[in-house]
Amino acid sequence: MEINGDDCIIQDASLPNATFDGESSVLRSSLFLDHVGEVSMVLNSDGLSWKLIESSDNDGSACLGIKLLSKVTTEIKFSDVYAVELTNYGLIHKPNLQNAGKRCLGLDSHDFEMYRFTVHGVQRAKTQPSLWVLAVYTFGHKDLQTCRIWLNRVNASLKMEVGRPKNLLVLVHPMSGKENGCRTWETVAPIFLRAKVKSKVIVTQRAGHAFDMLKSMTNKELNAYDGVVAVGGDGFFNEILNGFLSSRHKSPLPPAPSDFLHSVGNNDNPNVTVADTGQKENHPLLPSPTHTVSEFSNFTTYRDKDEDPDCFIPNEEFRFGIIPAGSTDAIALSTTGVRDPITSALHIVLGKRVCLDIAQIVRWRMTSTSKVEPCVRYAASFTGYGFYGDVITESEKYRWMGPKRYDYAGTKVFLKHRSYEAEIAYLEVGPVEKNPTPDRGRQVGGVRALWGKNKSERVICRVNCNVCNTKSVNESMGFPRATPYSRPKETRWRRSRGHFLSVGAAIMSNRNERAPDGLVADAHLSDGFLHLILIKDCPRAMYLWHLTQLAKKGGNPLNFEFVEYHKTPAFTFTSFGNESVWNLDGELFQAHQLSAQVFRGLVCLFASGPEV
Ligand SMILES: Nc1ncnc2c1ncn2[C@@H]1O[C@H](COP(=O)(O)OP(=O)(O)OP(=O)(O)O)[C@@H](O)[C@H]1O
Repeated sequence: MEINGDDCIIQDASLPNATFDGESSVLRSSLFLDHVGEVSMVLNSDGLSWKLIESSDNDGSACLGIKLLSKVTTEIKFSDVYAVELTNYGLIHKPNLQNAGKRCLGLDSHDFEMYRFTVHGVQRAKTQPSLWVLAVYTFGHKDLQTCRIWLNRVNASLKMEVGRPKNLLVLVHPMSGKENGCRTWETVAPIFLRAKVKSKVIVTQRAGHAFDMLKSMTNKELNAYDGVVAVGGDGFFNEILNGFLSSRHKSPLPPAPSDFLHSVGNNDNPNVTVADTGQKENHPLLPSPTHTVSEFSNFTTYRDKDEDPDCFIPNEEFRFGIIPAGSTDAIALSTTGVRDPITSALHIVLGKRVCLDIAQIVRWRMTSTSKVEPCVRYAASFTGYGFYGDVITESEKYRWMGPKRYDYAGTKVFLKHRSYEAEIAYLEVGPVEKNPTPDRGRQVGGVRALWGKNKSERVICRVNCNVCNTKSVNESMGFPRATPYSRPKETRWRRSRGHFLSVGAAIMSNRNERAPDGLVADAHLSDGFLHLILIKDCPRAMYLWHLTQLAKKGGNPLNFEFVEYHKTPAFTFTSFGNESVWNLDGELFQAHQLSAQVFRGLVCLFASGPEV
């Protein structure tokens, strides 16, 4: 037997059951598959497949004249395999159905002892394709060398799978959700071990620990990892995201609400179009001299903190991961389709990749020297004011209740039925194209304008999403993907002033257990839009109706007179009178004047989108 380098196996005449065809790289053997029987196994370029070898021994699956049919898997693709390992010499069990048959006849089964190797992979649950379950196939052979050949060949094929992480920084929030962050990590850690992914695990000691760590790490230190994994909820991921971006993301800020109001003046009708921003010279939103911002149509890059022009963060492979352990886990649900730590761990070790839009939220405050000072935050899933902020504020008082605190706080806030006076200005992209097919959508504001208040108009984000994969205007011009919106001629600002129960901007669908389709069912992970939802003051019964539509699968929560829905790349907000607070991915943020803009696909996640 000869092993060429690491992996290449040359056929050995002493191994009659392992044949290797050098040209087509096909390896064939007779092996015993645990609980199935003797199989003829083939390794080819994209995976393993096996066929049960018909023999009198393998055909014993009948009981009292009733044929017991076995419906077993007969193949697995390498893209679904995350590990292979030699298992100790031990038992290979006879087929389950055969055993059942023999038990049925009062006979004992006869299992064999032999050398074994185990292939670890992924299977989609039959009832819910987004739910990934562990698939384990143990093969046996009387000869150890045959098992080694298979092991090496499968390993060699796995090495060719691109984008799989080798080294991760794992941050665990021990108090997340029902205080089970550590237990959640212990559940999934064996998957990382088997996949030979090195994980440096840090359990956070306090709120802000992960933020400080990410912020203070140099790019060199970060580049040692293929990504950072958060074991926790949306708030914890938000902390990590902000720690990462706060010192690295260099970008012109969006316009402040005061810039906007000053330049367009007061308009009698609050809902009218107020300005056309097509021409740079006449740009009414150019920041005032008090802002330390540059022209906001510039493109953005990740620049090394130490300003090394050759070192950009993230590197091509750098991604974030989330293992859900929180109270809501909307980001995990919206990016994998389920709220399941095993599924998320498998997305990570298999090196899945999806880009996420990130909202840059800026609070503007007047300093004692009458300068307007910006305070920048980032959000990945949602930002909301009014009802959404009040629920988070109220729920913080009842943390001891665990995830149930949101229902309790939500009911209390609903009964108070408070509305807030505010003015929102949003950048309109248009003209709106109704019911477009994904391939024919217009490029507007960097992305196509696809949206619908009604179910029939929705284009849902899923694996290999057409909307998310469309190139933006910026990308077609050769700029990086993570750029702020471009300003095609058709864009203009509109505004809405009044009393609002809530002002919300969804960055992704935000599926969660209370809103199965999400807050905005057809928001996409990477469409370059903020989905702005303004809920104007209305009778409590009507608001309840809206909320019940949100809570219903297939509901129509946006189709109400008092609901305004705008897809926009940027908006500004000013409150008057009584103030609420903003909710940023579940974290509190106090702001009376605020601006937001979206960066399309700014960060990448180890996920592939929901298989819905
Ligand atoms: N060790 C720690 N002790 C206390 N708080 C922490 C710790 N580590 C992180 N935090 C903070 O706890 C807050 C909530 O975390 P997380 O989002 O994981 O839980 P959650 O609120 O239960 O879940 P969700 O956001 O999904 O509703 C975050 O702001 C996070 O920064």
